Order: sequence, then structure tokens, then C-alpha cells
Amino acid sequence: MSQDGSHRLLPRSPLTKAAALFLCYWLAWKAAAVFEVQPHVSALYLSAGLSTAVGMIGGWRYLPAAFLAICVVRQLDMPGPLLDDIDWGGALRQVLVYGGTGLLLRRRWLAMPARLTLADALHFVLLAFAATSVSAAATLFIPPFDRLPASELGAVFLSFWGGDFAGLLLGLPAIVLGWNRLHRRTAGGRRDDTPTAPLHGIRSSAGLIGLALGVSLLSLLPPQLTQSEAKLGILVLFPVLLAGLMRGVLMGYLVATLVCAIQILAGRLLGLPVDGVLDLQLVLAMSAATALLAGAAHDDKHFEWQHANFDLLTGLANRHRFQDQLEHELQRAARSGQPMALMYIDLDGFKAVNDRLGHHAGDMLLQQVAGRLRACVRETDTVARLGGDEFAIILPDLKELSITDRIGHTLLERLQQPFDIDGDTAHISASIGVAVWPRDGRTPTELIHHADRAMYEAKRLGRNRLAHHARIATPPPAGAATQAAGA
Ligand SMILES: Nc1nc2c(ncn2[C@@H]2O[C@H](COP(=O)(O)OP(=O)(O)OP(=O)(O)O)[C@@H](O)[C@H]2O)c(=O)[nH]1
Repeated sequence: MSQDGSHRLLPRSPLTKAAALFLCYWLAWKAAAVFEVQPHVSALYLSAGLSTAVGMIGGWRYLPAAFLAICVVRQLDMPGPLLDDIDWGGALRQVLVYGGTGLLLRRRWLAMPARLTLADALHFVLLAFAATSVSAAATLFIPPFDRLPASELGAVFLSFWGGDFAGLLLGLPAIVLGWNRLHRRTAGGRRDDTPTAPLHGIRSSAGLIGLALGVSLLSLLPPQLTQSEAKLGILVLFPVLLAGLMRGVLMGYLVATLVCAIQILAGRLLGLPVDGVLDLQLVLAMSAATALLAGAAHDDKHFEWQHANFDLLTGLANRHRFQDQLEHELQRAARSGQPMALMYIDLDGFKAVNDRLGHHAGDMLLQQVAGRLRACVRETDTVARLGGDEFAIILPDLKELSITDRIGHTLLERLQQPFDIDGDTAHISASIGVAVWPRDGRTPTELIHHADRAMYEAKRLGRNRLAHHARIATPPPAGAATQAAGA
């Protein structure tokens, strides 16, 4: 059974297992039939991806049920007497080759985080290439294809190989990404996509989809204008590549699916000959591979950027990004002359929560604290986790200094309210130190030092309070007392 607890979403009894698989195959079959270029063909391709997903997610115990499901779904689709036309050989080939491919991918998948790395994507594309080649070659030994003349074998091989390759590359990652999003989020797994990259935005999505639509619609032009399917195929890869590189696997897949759907529908409308169908299969396979590899390369880069700049537990800026932001805001403040404040926040009584409810509950509390901090300030303010139970907030562009008191007291009030952690209640408070530019310091080091000092003063005065560096009673400089006594 899966090490990550994925069994929680999988049916356990043989009957529900078979029923769930039957439903999945039937839905894939019907969905594929909408885009069918040749009768009963594209459904086979989609079930190649599905069979691999079954082996990968469910393991070998699910493969007999998958075999039965394919047979029943195909039987329902074929006219003629019951049990007469069942393609046992085809179903067996699918389950053995693609279910087996899933089993080979299973160990890697179980260790995979919620995203697909470039190494995983590359491994998957190469394995899919090998599996589809073996499967297509095996077909040539199965009746009725074993009786074909040698001159037709190449086209039959290409037809099976291209279709299965497209089905596998389009179907499987979509299932796996959907599964990961659905399951690994709800299983309480660590989210690794909380902060958003600068390129992520509605406008760039709309642009990418618009480009994909525009390029794909070229396939509706008369063949004299587009010259050849192959040239068109290369053209449609462009928006897929761009979407993957700019926005990652999910957007790459969305654009690839859109492009492929338009290509298939156009193929149907134009009544493509068999040659065109073969070209189309290659376009689909290449679109999916492009989306997968370019998207995974983007996601790897994005992940590195997140790791370097954000705290993965809370999604807040980390110490490194906090330092950068502070320097940036100080330069801005020096130009505009508008004061800015730095708040240092240390939780009170956090260790007791860890001790009483456990480290995991402590983590959940930190996540909720992050949410409350964010909710108390503006979008443009920086909230950072500096480590442990220590946070900092940069408040630029202060119209008046009293704002720091207002925000500080709101924070104290919000953090005092009880936290619900999986049914348990936890109580904490916070000690907050404030330093203001330019009054309490002009450089990042001075401001950090003074905000930290004010925070310790808040702790010293009894916790659950706000202390301003400017209002801390400064001890007289060493030697001042003796000088006074000697005077
Ligand atoms: N759950 C969890 N605990 C952490 C993490 N990082 C640090 N800690 C714990 O946080 C605690 C911080 O210690 P303290 O600052 O002394 O805790 P406190 O009870 O708030 O004490 P005061 O600051 O003196 O009020 C330690 O027990 C650390 O082990 C983390 O990422 N997750």
C-alpha cells in the first residue's frame, strides 16, 4: 500500500475497485469518442494512459480489475453478440505493457513531491517511448495484424505507436497532476506552491490561450495555404512551448490540450485521410511531451526561486528575502522621504503548544499565525518568518507614525484569539518591537537591531505588548554616574 497514504482515496473491496475502474475507463472511452478520427481508436489511446495511471497509483493489485474493466467497456462499445467480439488480446496487451509501465514508475511517483520535476518528466517521457514501442511491436504479432503484408507493417506500427504515445503523454500526466492536487493537498502534505511567481497572472494566461487558439485555428485554413500538416504541427508547438516555459506544467497542459482538441476537431471537419491522422498523432504526442518537459523545467526554476525566497511552511518571505525587501524599501523611503516602520514579532508561549500538542500542531499554528499577520496589513507590506516563532513586518509609506500603534494593537488582539488546531484549542500571544525610519535608524542593520531590542523590551515588561524603540528608557552611558558623583 502507498507510503503517502494515497490508499485513503482508493477503493478497497474488489467490487468497488472494479466498479470505479469500469467508470474511469467508460468515461475516458466516451470522452475520447467525441474527438474520434477513426472509430474506436482514440479511446484505446486514452486507456493506455489510464492503465499506466492504474499501475502507478493503485499498484499491481488493481491490474486484474483494470483488465476486466477494459474488456467490459470495449464489449459495450461493439455491436454484435455478447462475448463474441471481445478483444482479450488487446486488453491484455494494454494491461501488461501499460499497467507494467505504471508499476515501473510507481516507486518514483511515491517519492515525488506535489509537483513534477524535470528529471521525473524526462524519465517518464523516455519510459513512455520505450513502452509504446514495445506495445506497438507486440501488436504486429497479434491477429489480425500478424497476417498483414510486410509493406503495411510500418504504417500499422506507426499508427499504434503514435496513438499510444500521444494517449500516454496526454492522459497520464493529467491524471497524476490532478491526483496530486486532489490528494496530496487534502492529506495535509506540505504545499510547495504557496508564493506566486511574478509571471503568474491572468493577463499572461489569456495571452497564451489566445495565441494557442490563433495558431490552432490555422489548421482550418485550406491545405493550399498551410501547405502541409507537418509545418502546421511545428507551428502549434510554439504556444505549447511558450506556455510550459512561462507558466509551468499545468498551463502547458491546458494549452496542449486546447491545441490538440482543435487539431482533432479540425481533422474531423476536414475529413483527414489516414496519413493526416498519423501526422496528427505525432503532433499530439509532441505537444504533450513539449508541455511536460518545458513545464517541468519552469516548475523546477520556480521551485528553486521559492526555496531561496520563501519559508515553505508558511509561504511568507524568508530571512533572505526580508533583507532584500528591507534594503529596497529603505532606498525607496530615502527617495520619497516617507517614513517606514519595521516590526519584530516573537510569539509568547509557543513552546508550550509544541510540548502539549506536538510539533505538527506547532507547525499548523505557525501557518495560522502567518495568515493572521497577512490579514492585518496591506498587500504591499512585507511579512516574513525569520525562523522558529519569530516574524517581521516591513510597513513602508507611513502617512503618520501612529499607524504603527494601530497595526501593532490589532496584531496583538488577533494573535491572542484562540487557534483551532485539528479540534484542539491553543492560546498564545506576541511581543512586538517597533523601529521607525529615519527616527530609530537609517541603515538596515540599525533598524533590525533596534526593532529586535524593542521586542526584547516588550518581553521584559511582561509579554503580550508593543514596545517602540524610541520609547525605551535608555540607560545612561557607562561612566556618566561616576562623573556626576565626582563633580
Ligand atoms: N512546530 C515548530 N516548532 C518550531 C519551529 N521552529 C522552532 N520551533 C520551536 O519553537 C520554540 C521557540 O522557543 P521559544 O521562543 O523559547 O518559545 P516561547 O514559548 O514562545 O518562549 P518565549 O519566546 O520566551 O515567550 C522552540 O521550542 C523550537 O523548538 C518550527 O518550524 N515548527
